[in-house]
Amino acid sequence: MGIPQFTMKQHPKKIIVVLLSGGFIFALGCFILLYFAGQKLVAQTHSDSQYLLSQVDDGVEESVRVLTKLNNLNFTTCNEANLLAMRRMLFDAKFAIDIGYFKNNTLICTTGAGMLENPLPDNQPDYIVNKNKPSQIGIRFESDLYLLLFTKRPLKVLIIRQGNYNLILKSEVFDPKIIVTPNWQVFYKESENLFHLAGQTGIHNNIKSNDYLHYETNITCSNNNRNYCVALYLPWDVFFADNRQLFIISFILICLVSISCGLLVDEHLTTRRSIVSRIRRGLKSGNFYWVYQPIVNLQSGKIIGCEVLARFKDDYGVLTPDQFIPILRQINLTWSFTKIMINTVLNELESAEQLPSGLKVSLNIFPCDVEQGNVLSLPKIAGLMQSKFVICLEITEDEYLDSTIAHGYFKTLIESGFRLSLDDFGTGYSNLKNLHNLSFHQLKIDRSFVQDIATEGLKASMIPNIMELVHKFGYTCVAEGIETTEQEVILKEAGVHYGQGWKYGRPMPILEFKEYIARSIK
Ligand SMILES: Nc1nc2c(ncn2[C@@H]2O[C@@H]3COP(=O)(O)O[C@H]4[C@@H](O)[C@H](n5cnc6c(=O)[nH]c(N)nc65)O[C@@H]4COP(=O)(O)O[C@H]3[C@H]2O)c(=O)[nH]1
Repeated sequence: MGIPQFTMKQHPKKIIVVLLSGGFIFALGCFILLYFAGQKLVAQTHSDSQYLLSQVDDGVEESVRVLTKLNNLNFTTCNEANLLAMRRMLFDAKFAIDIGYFKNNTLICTTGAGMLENPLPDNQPDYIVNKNKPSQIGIRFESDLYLLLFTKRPLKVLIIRQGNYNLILKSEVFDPKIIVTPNWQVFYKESENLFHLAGQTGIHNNIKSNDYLHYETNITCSNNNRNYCVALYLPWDVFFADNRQLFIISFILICLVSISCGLLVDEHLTTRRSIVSRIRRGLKSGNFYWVYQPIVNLQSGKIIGCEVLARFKDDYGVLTPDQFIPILRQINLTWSFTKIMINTVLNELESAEQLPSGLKVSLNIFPCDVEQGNVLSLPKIAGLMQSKFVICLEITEDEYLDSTIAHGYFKTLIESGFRLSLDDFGTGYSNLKNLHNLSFHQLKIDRSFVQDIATEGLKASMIPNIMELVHKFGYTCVAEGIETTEQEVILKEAGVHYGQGWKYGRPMPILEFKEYIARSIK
């Protein structure tokens, strides 16, 4: 038998849970992406500033080396030998573009222009001089120096002076194309004073006045000479543009992971809510409970017993026996279910002292548990054997019942004091064979026969024949599903002993059933 298709009302919380979990993963993914992007941005600014500082260090180191060497040659004037020495040094240099020679603080020759016709005085005090090492070098930024060689082209340069020589560094030499940061400034720092050397002016000040986001900026000074520093600003959008593909791929992955997570949660919730898993869980978490429907003597109208019927309710709603009974069979949990039923029902009935002894309590038993011999453990349940009630086992007609094995089991059950009732008579298999082979005490006429009475249908017309069989085999007979007085009268006339149905009471919880009994005993 297939699992019945059960269309449960869509749980409104489910869509919210799915959206929230997908949204949470998306937010988490974006947060992680932003975190790592931020880390990468910080690392990029750091590596850019380290690169710039290494350039600055190399430039300063080259300048000191060149100027020291030239000064050590001790030329006292600019002659061919001095110019040759200067040009050789320039040839070897990486950063320097021109070297000049001073006599009495007046520039008299340069590598580019040779001997000057009009010597130029230089203002030594303009240079920034490291107070701790005054003899070393002085340095100065010229925003638009017209080099004597290229008078029409002003250059942004650094002029570095030591002794009788100066050296010109084009500030663009620090501007390598391999760094990502477009906005950087190299400066010389002495106490609180900053002297711009290269790059964009004002970057340092903007950073200090918090014009930029913290992780977009970096200020670092050289390890070799703490006075030379770099300030740089790498804006988000530039960084993003540089890593666009990486970001887009990461973002798509985050979206995919979020959607997958939402789908997984959806799948998980659907499975949780599927009937099978609800039933499995329900057995463990006590979502099954049992109700009691009165059975009355049709002649006297007195209650003689009850049928115990299972109910199911969990957070997702109610399942009817028509839904859970076939599934319990399908997943082979019938016996576990029956054991829980017996435990629960015994506890409930034992706590109800006012119930009269001898009350017939009908318990539904699965035919497959008969076939598998599980019912043989019933006589070992002390609560059942010592009960003050008459325990009647209702077994639905089924193909399993038609077997010699079942016959043996039934014999044992009867010898142990159980009453046996053939349930739903008229709806199952090989009715007459079962009646003949298996020793039942009672026969229960299915409610479809009773409901047929109003329309005088074929089934209703068969009731007298059923009663003939009942009398022949010496059974008692219960008719189930009695709703009207008309049905009751006809069944009574047909000789049916007992009746069960809404006319006498719907299946009810134990407390209600106790009150029902108390009322009917009065
Ligand atoms: N229309 C109508 N219906 C009435 C009337 N009086 C009683 N009924 C319903 O008829 C069914 C009688 O139970 P059943 O024939 O043993 O048939 C039961 C029984 O075969 C099975 N079942 C229920 N509980 C258990 C259980 O604990 N164990 C086992 N093995 N089967 C159970 O599920 C079947 C259906 O149970 P329920 O849905 O509870 O349906 C019950 C009951 O609620 C009435 O006047 N009119």
